[in-house]
Amino acid sequence: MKLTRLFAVSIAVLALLSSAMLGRIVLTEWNNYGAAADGLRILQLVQKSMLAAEKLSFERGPVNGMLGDALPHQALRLQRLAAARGASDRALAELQDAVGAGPAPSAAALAALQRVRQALAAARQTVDRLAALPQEQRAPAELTATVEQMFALVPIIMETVNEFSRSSQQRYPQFSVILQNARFAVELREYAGRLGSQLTAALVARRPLDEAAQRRIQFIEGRIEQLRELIKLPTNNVATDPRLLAALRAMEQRYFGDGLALVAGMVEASRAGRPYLMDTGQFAERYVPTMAPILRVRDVLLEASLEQAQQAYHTARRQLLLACATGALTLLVLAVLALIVRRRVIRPLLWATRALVNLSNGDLASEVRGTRRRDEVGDLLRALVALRAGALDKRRLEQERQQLMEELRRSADTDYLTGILNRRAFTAAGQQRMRGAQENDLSLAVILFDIDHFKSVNDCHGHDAGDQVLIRVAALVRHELRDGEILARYGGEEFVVMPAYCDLNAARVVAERLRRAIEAEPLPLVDGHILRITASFGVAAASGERAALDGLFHAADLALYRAKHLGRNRVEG
Ligand SMILES: Nc1nc2c(ncn2[C@@H]2O[C@H](COP(=O)(O)OP(=O)(O)OP(=O)(O)O)[C@@H](O)[C@H]2O)c(=O)[nH]1
Repeated sequence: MKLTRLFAVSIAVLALLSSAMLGRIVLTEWNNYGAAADGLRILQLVQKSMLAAEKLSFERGPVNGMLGDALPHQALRLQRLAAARGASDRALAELQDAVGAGPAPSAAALAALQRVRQALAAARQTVDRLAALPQEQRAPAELTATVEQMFALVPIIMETVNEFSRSSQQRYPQFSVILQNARFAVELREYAGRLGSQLTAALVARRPLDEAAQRRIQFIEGRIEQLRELIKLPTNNVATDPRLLAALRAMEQRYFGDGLALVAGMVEASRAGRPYLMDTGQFAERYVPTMAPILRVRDVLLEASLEQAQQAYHTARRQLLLACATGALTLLVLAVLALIVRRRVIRPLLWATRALVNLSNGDLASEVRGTRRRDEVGDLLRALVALRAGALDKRRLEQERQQLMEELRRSADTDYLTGILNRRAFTAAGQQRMRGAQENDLSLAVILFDIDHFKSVNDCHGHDAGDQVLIRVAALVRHELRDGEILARYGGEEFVVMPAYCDLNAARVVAERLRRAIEAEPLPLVDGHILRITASFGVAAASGERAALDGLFHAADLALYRAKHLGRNRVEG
């Protein structure tokens, strides 16, 4: 697998694993956050349910007042009743809204609310009907039934309290004791209210308590004592909360001290047959305030659990934000690291690889990139630059050597003055041709020619002028020759031509052509003189296996000698 692909796959796998892990963490935190938010909301529902239960209990007070006593205070009592009913309705409406606002309203709680509203409406109708009657027409049995109707409301609303407490305890098991104690406080307040209500009928009738009422009072007092003991049990970390300790002390003092003492005094008066010395309203005015610390205990317990739930909610929210931020940061760091590694390692390595491959292929044209880096990869790239420079130097030196050798070879084969082949090169070429002629049974000819009276050129015009003449004659003859005809300087003012494979006659024709060309060419000298020169030609040809170059030269030389002897400027052979 290629490095870039391996890197991309590794990064993708790493990103996938990290995302999965982070996603799981975020999901867990999200669930914790959801549970904490739900738990808090349910705890608020518990609180609202308990408040509704309290308001329904409170409503019994003005009802007792309305139904119990003489008319002079009627207007005030109507006012109190209306206020109590308003408070109950508001508490129930708030509870209903809160239950309905949640994501999944509890069907049981909604049903209980519905029933409590119906029962409340029915109870209020009865109360209103009885209140409209003159006091003497209010049958005691009906009064008791009405009070019972009012009592029956609280157990129904307590169903919602229990329902929400259960849900809350599922989410926050640590609150179960606190919520239980809060419920005990609500129950205690309810029984305390009932205890007061048990005296209402006797107070209205200004009669001693009947036996049934006394039994009920005893039963309720027993239940109240039980609840008192239950509430005192340790309530986890709120047990040391100074607010709770103060509320418990106030409850002990006010209700279990003053409140129960007032009831005991009434019961005692009833037993002794003494007058009660107060009507229901006066009794309520003294008794009801003693129950307030019970609700304070409930409120402190609820406050403590709400505080803890809020703390748990804030912690869960913080953890969720932290998990999200950490997740995002981790992915960001991963992406940045991947970019850095790609930029600083993978890409330069690819450059280095490409540069190495180019070097090994002899391609030195491409520059090596990224050499300004100050790290190990930079060292590697710089080393490659040095390698490339070395290779370039080597290549340049090799080229120079080749050029030099070429020049040497050329100069070894070339006559320094005329630029045509020298005798050595001509001999080599001639031998090669001779082999060709022998192998193919062809005829090979040699033309030797020598400038006539050349000495006098030197003598009359100087050696340099002689050189010029040699150069011009060589150029002229080269110009006259055709493909395959070789020209060389044989020595001094003597030249040799080897035509392509041909016999003696054809060679003589070539020689004649050259002789005429030389004869016809005026040669202007530097000093302004124009020379006319001629040359003598000796031609020889040979063929067959036994032909030899030396012999051919020798024969041509003899023919040249003859041409000189016979008067120059002629072709012999
Ligand atoms: N300028 C110049 N002269 C050369 C060179 N090589 C040989 N010579 C001269 O060529 C002349 C040859 O003279 P000779 O051999 O007497 O022949 P010639 O004067 O040409 O007379 P013939 O060949 O008999 O017609 C000599 O004076 C050499 O010094 C050269 O490279 N440059």
